Amino acid sequence: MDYLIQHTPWTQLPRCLQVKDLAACVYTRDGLSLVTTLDAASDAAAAVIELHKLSQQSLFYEVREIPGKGKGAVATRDIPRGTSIITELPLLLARLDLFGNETSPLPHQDKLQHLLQGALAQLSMAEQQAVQNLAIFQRGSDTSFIEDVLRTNGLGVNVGGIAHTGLYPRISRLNHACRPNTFWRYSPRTLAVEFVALRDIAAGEELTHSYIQRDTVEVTRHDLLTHWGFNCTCEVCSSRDQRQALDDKMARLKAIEMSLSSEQVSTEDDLVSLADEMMALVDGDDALLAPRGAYSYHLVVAAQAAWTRGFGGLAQRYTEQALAAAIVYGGPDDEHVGVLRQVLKIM
Ligand SMILES: C[S@@+](CC[C@H](N)C(=O)[O-])C[C@H]1O[C@@H](n2cnc3c(N)ncnc32)[C@H](O)[C@@H]1O
Repeated sequence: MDYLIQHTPWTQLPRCLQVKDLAACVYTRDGLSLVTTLDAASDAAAAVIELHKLSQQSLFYEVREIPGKGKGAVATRDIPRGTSIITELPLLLARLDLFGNETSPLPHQDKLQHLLQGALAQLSMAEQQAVQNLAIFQRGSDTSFIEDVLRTNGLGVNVGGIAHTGLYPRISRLNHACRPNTFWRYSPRTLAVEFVALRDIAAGEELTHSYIQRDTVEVTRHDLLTHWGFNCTCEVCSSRDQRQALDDKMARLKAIEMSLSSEQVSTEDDLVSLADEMMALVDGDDALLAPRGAYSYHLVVAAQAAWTRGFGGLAQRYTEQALAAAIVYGGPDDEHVGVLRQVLKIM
């Protein structure tokens, strides 16, 4: 054990099982358990070695009972737009492709449960208690408590470039809204998730984020019900007019993206006018249209359209704007930030 502590970042012997074609192990150290493969664990190790106490109670909100939603986070003071509300490190990370999908559990479900339960058991009693207290939407008899907790509360993050689900217990208290007032960004370097105010928030308002990445209102409602177990009652889901208006905007956005990648647009003026319309569509407060990252993504779409038509100056301007947006919405460690910096260098 001494050798392990001196020569690896892990304080417990990794315990491994073959799941599908992957050798998946439980790696644990100082308040973090990972269920993953060696490549992702090696990448996380760098972050784990640097683990500093980033996770602290936020001074900006308190957790309260919210009628019809279980617990939720309520602002205790006015929070200006752009304020960093809370930064938290994960307690548990698990590689996503080890999981089955919601309708067809895996044949090796028992192995996954064994690994997840091992990962939980290797945390301290206080940490295990924090996990036990989280909300849980029970799916059925095939999944264990810890898998259901992960599915109800996990955030999608990349470890070593591989998709994982991460459990961040404090942040887990934020409920969903279709027009949320916060967004989150993730650092693959520190594994931390940071929540930021998307607009000015008044004391007493509930803090929310969007659980869904851009999709139609019907798909969103279906996913919220089947994955998180609740009926979406926000104004977009409830009002037929708002639903229709949002779906129309979504359809227009897709049509603009198609036009920008087709031969139809040939002059610089036409391209700028379409790109302006596209950016106005994703600049509203509808999270279904503009989840985090959407601003940067759409500016890249505009930049690519300009570049392929030989409008170099315009392409550079959109790429610079895309980089600025990627830093705001993804954070400085976001993978797209590095890519966009490289693109600008060779432009
Ligand atoms: C990540 S947790 C959010 C915090 C949770 N309310 C709690 O008590 O810890 C997700 C669960 O919260 C509830 N929830 C989240 N957003 C909701 C909403 N807009 N309306 C109703 N319930 C919601 C659902 O039960 C969902 O499965």
